[in-house]
Amino acid sequence: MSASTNITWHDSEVTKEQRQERNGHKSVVIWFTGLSGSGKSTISVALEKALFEQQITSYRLDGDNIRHGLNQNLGFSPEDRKENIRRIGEVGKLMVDAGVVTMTAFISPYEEDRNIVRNILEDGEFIEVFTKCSLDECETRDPKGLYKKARNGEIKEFTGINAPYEEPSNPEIVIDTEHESIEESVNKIVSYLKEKQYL
Ligand SMILES: Nc1ncnc2c1ncn2[C@@H]1O[C@H](COP(=O)(O)OS(=O)(=O)O)[C@@H](OP(=O)(O)O)[C@H]1O
Ligand SMILES: Nc1ncnc2c1ncn2[C@@H]1O[C@H](COP(=O)(O)OP(=O)(O)O)[C@@H](O)[C@H]1O
Repeated sequence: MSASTNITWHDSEVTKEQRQERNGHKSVVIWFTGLSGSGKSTISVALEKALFEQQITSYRLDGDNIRHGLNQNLGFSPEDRKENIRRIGEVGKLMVDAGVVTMTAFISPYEEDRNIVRNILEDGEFIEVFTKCSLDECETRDPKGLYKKARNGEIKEFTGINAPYEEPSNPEIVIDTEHESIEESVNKIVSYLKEKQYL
C-alpha cells in the first residue's frame, strides 16, 4: 500500500495568487547550490537582509540549520542527500504556496536531485543560483575547518574531496564568489528578480 492511499487533498479557499497579490510580489525558491565554503550561506544571509529591507516577505532555509532539526536523521550518503533535498524541495513548495520568497542554501551536489525540485515547482518558481568557487579557494577559506578534517580522513564522503559535486548545466544565475564581492553577487540576484518581475 502506498503512503498516499486513503489520503485526500483538501483545497484552501485562499490561493497562492491572492497571497502574492497581498504581498505585492511573487513567491519563488531561490536555490543556491555549490561547494562547502563557496558562499551559499554568506550570500543568502545578505540577500535575505536586502529583501527584508525592501519589505519583501522572505525566508531562508540553510543546510547546517535544517540538519539540526527537520533533517537531523540524515547523513551524507547519496541516498540521504537525495532525501535531504527532496524534503527541502517540498518545504520550498509550501513556502511558495504561502507567498514567500524562499532562499535555500544546500550543497545539493546532484543535478538529478536539484531537477526533481525544479520539476515539483511551477515554471519560473525555481531559480537556480550556482555559487561558483574553485575547490582550491573553498579549501583555502575552509571557514569551518571541514576540508582539513576531510583531508585528514576524519570526514568520509566530503563533497569535493571524496564525494562528487555536479555543476549545474543551465542555472538561471551564476555568482562567482571568487571574483565578485558579496554586494555584487547580491545585486546580481536582486536585479534578476526585478528584471523578471518577481518583485
Ligand atoms: N560529508 C560532508 N559533505 C559535505 N558537507 C558536510 C559533510 N559533513 C558535514 N558537512 C556540513 O554539512 C553542510 C552541508 O549540508 P547540506 O545539507 O547542504 O548537504 S547536501 O545538500 O545534502 O549535500 C556543510 O555546510 P556548508 O559548508 O554550508 O555547505 C558542512 O558544514
Ligand atoms: N565574495 C564572497 N562571497 C561569499 N563569501 C565570501 C566571499 N569572499 C569571501 N567569502 C568568505 O567565504 C566563506 C563562505 O562560507 P559560507 O558562506 O559558509 O559558504 P557555504 O554556505 O557555501 O558553505 C565565508 O567565510 C565568507 O566570509
